[in-house]
Amino acid sequence: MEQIWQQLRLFQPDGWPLDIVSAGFVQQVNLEDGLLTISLLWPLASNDWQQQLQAEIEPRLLALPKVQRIGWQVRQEIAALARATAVPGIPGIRNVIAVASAKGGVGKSTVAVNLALALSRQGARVGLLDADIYGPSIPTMLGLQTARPESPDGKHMRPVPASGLATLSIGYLVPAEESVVWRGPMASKALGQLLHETLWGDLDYLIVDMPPGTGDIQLTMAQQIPTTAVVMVTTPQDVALIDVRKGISMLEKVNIPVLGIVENMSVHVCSQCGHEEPLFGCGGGAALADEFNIPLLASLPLHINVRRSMDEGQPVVASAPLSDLASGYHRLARQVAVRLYFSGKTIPATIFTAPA
Ligand SMILES: Nc1ncnc2c1ncn2[C@@H]1O[C@H](COP(=O)(O)OP(=O)(O)OP(=O)(O)O)[C@@H](O)[C@H]1O
Repeated sequence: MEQIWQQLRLFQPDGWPLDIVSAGFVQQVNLEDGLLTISLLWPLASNDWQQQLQAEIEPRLLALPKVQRIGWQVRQEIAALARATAVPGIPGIRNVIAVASAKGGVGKSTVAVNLALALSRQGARVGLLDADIYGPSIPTMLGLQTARPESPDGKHMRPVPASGLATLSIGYLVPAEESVVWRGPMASKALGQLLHETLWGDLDYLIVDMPPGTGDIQLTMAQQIPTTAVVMVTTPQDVALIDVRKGISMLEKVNIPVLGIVENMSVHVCSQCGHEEPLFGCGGGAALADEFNIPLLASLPLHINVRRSMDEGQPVVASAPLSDLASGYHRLARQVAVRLYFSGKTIPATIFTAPA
């Protein structure tokens, strides 16, 4: 038996602080008549790792004496993690990940949409809330410009389904010209309604696309959301990084933890020849991550197909899930899932019950 545990302990993918046994994911191991049964409980979005584990470890286990066959018993039950702030949680929602940026136009919504889709492909139940009240772009990015959420009781909204996600955006409810002139209290009220008057159901992760910037409105809104952690998106330019520093300090002051940084548009990849050029400079995200001791979760390239796919309402993770461009978002989703799980304390999950 010890040899079996030894082999399992070798599994510690990139970004994991512990191996799979020390992390407590292996619940039971049993060897009987040549059949080795391994029971696993995954508390984080893990489809890729399940495959990787089997591909890497199975041949080694089969090489051990007396092991003839392997039976995997796998359960994925994503843990709810403690929130850093005292804002009460939303029934049924286990983890809220806010995607923020200190500046507009750095690709925050693009990252939010593709991150949500990538987490869903890892087997998680995922929602996407467009809280970018002043520039809701998620309906366009999902090809849902004419969608309207239904209301079963005249009080609550049902999220609009899109490629397996439960989505909601102010853009489904009011024309863009209207919300863009809202003052802070209006924007906060609208966010409160989107969060609390929606029948989200049971979700493992709710991704919230925040309005860009580090002003009072953004801060009030960030404090209003029962955030588990924030993912900060930036481009590698110095001017963008100066603002990100402000954003991180602002969130730290109100005790909202920054899970990591995503450097978007890090290199330009030519769609004709594949040549790579760092249009906005390079290494900025990594330097910032070092400075604040926060992980750099991903560096995503600037590529015309990302822009095109978003304009067409066909995000790459949904329309070309096996492409190189999508693989960057899959890597990001794995890093978000693992760092979130290992950075927090597990709390009991609440179950969603529909209002009477
Ligand atoms: N990696 C990328 N490669 C190419 N184009 C990109 C990339 N990321 C984002 N874009 C494009 O850049 C534009 C801005 O992106 P997006 O709307 O996601 O940014 P944002 O930070 O959410 O903006 P806002 O401040 O308006 O909310 C969009 O046209 C989008 O398609």
